Amino acid sequence: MITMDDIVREGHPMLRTVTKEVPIPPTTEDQETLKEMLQFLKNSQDEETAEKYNLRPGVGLAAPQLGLDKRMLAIHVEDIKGKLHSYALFNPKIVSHSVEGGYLSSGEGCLSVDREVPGIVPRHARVTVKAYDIDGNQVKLRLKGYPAIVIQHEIDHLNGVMFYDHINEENPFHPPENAKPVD
Ligand SMILES: Cc1nc(NNC(=O)[C@H](CC2CCCC2)CN(O)CO)c(F)c(N2CCN3CCOC[C@@H]3C2)n1
Ligand code: NI
Repeated sequence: MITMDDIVREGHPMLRTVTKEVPIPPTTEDQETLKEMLQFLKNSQDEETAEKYNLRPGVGLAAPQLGLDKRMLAIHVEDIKGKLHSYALFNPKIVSHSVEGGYLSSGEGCLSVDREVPGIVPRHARVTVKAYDIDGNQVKLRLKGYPAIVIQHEIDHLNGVMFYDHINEENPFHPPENAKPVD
């Protein structure tokens, strides 16, 4: 199982790498890894398991955080209506997005960053993502709110971008013009 020991931290070169697409149809090995990434998120959100294995809670995870140069990610998060968004994706790509911006009012953190970095992280309010699912089928996801923010944070990792790269240095808490909090 994946634990915190498997997650690379700031300074590891993979966190600043534009990662490679994985072959489709996916190899059994890549399918296995992606399943383990989703399982980590579920474990991290289960109080008992998280306590037992000392897992920091997570709603998203990207393969470079495991030191893998692969465009793979998993998200497991409820939206504001309580709908569960649980996806394990290969080669995700944002194909369109809203002009309107969105952000988490409490800012963001990262399992690869062992410190608080305060500030608003401006993102798109809505995104349309094309990707391949665990079986190698093409999927198209239209996300808004919480899940939209999470998947943007994960796709950033596939491009070597960290959440704090987006924070306004002069005024970290200055919400961008056309953006509103998603939570
Ligand atoms: C927002 C949030 N971020 C948590 N952690 N950070 C992460 O997931 C990082 C990715 C997120 C940071 C901001 C956007 C994406 C991991 N990252 O670095 C991957 O690249 C949480 F854990 C969390 N929740 C709310 C839902 N709750 C349900 C019950 O279980 C606990 C869980 C806690 N919400
Ligand atoms: Ni992260």
